[in-house]
Order: sequence, then structure tokens, then C-alpha cells
Amino acid sequence: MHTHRRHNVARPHRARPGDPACGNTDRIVVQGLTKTYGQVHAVDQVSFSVGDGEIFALLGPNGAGKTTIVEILEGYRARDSGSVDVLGFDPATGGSAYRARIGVVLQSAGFEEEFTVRELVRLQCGLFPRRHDPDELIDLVGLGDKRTVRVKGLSGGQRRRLDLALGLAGAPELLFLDEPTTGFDPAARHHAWELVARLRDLGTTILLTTHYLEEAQRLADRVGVLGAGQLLTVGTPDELRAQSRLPTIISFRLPPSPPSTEMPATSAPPKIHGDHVRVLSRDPLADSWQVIQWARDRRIELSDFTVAPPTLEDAYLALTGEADHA
Ligand SMILES: Nc1ncnc2c1ncn2[C@@H]1O[C@H](COP(=O)(O)OP(=O)(O)OP(=O)(O)O)[C@@H](O)[C@H]1O
Repeated sequence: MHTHRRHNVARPHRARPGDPACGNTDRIVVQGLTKTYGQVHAVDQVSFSVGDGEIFALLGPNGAGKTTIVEILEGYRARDSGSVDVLGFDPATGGSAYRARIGVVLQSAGFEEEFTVRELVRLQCGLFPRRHDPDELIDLVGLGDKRTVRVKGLSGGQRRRLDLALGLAGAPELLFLDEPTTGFDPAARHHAWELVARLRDLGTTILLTTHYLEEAQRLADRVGVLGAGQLLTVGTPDELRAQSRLPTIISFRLPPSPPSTEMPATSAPPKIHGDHVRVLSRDPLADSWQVIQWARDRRIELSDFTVAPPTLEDAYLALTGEADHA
């Protein structure tokens, strides 16, 4: 079962100039977006929309067109054709009124190394009419104990947190996060995920690019998978997993001297590698039951028994692999 998290979030939003027409809650609407570089179709007739308060993840292999799309949406790259509406603006002509409404967290922003964290965040907050309190922002991204440290004294992961603080300075309604946790250690990544979830709960709409499928699965309400400039599919992580039609893997280990060589009568034949048994099941409930009955009847203690449905990563690999062979 999937839960569409954006329905759980109370999201106060007042109509302002540049907002989409009444009744339309999409914050991003892209239709037929196309961009070529010479012979390269970097973005080819891409259409999708992102709803108010939604976290939408763009996924795809290197060179699939993610950065090109995001930079067109941010207003930093020109498109060849197609229409783009972000917060009611065309990013190509929205100018500073548009920029004040969005937050951009780039993969590697260049910093003034001699500034302290607090100085940089204060400066950035000062650029926006609607802004965060700098000290609260520093706490929000988990740099509270680094306030007075110069940028040159920060680790790679701490710099990425500073990137995030700077992107949030204008309290944006829409945040672009480009590979937000690349280079993070596991604890920092979990901290960043909690932060993104908190931003979502505050009503921020987020467009995320990532190569970490677990990140997309955890954070994204919906994902769009790109391959060679084309949008291959859009859906919730659960929809993509279901669409992949990949089997659930039931696995367990045999005891050192099994009482019988007979295997459980699962819908797909068990595959045996040494003491490790795997069933690629289309009917995981019935097959799990078969395995458990089989073990109980023979007094076999099942060790390492797991039932693993396909992950978003499995679905993504199947989908983009198909694209490569198309
Ligand atoms: N300024 C440019 N000039 C020429 N070709 C470009 C330019 N920018 C991007 N491309 C090409 O457009 C295609 C899409 O690139 P893009 O950077 O959007 O991919 P991406 O999905 O963001 O990749 P990655 O995951 O590696 O960041 C690639 O084939 C790339 O080589």
C-alpha cells in the first residue's frame, strides 16, 4: 500500500501575483520541453507536473538530461521549445521576482573561504525580502556548533549542509535540490533526509535529483525516470515497483545436514546455491507459507528467512536497462 504523503500535510498557501490560475495547485508544469546541443537531444519532449507541497525526484543515468531540465526550470538555461510554468512564471523571463520565490541548492557552490558560517548565511538571507532567521537556519541544517567556523574549516559534508542553508535563505516555496547528499556519510545523509521531510511538512515543494534510489524511495512522493533525454515513466515509488513486474525474492539457508533433499512446493522452483535457497516468487504470501509449512513439517529451523519485494532501485535498473536495449 502506498500513502500519498502530500495529502497528509497542512499547507497554508495564499494566492499571490504569479500564482497559477485558481484551482490549479501544480507548482511546476512542463509540456513538450526540448533542448538539443548539436546532435545531442539532451531533453526530448518531456512533460510532467509537480503539485503543491509535493517532493518530485528526477532520476536517470549520467547524461540523461536531469541537470538540463532543472537548470531550465531555475531560469539558468534557455530551452529550444516546449512550455514551462513554475509558480506561474516562465523561468526564462521571470527575472528577480521569480528568483526570489525559489531556492536552489547546487551540487558544489563556490564559497568565500574566509567567511564564517554565520556571516555567509546572514549575507545570503539579506538578499531576500522574505527570509529565514539566519541562526535558526544554521540550526535547521545542523551546523549550530559551526556558526563561527570559517568555511575553509568545514568538511565536505558540512559544506553541503551550508549549501542547503544558503538555498533556504529566502524561505522558498519551491526548492531545487541537486544531488543533495552526494558525499555525505550515512549519519549526515539521514540527518539531511529528516531535514527534507521537515521542509515538506512546512509546505515546501521540492524538485530533487539524485542517484541514490533509497533517497528517492524515502523522500519522493513521485519520481520521474529519464533515459537519453526522454521521460520513461512517472509515478509513485510503489507504482514503479509494481510496474516493474519483478518477482519478490524469498530466501533462506538450509541447516548443515538437511533431513531431506525435497524442496518446498513453491509456485516457482527454488534455486539452490550451496546452503542458500532462493525463490523468485510471483505469489509471495502463498510461497512463504509453503516454505514455512515445509520447514515445520520436517522440523527444519529456517535461518536467514527473508521476503524481499523489488525495491525502487531494482525497478529503476530494469527500466533503464530496457531503455538501453530499446
Ligand atoms: N553545455 C552543454 N553543451 C553540450 N552538451 C551538453 C551541455 N550540457 C549538457 N550536455 C549534454 O546533454 C546531455 C544531458 O546532460 P545533463 O547534464 O543534463 O545530464 P544529467 O542527467 O544531469 O547527468 P549527470 O547525472 O551526469 O549529472 C548529455 O549528453 C550532455 O553531454
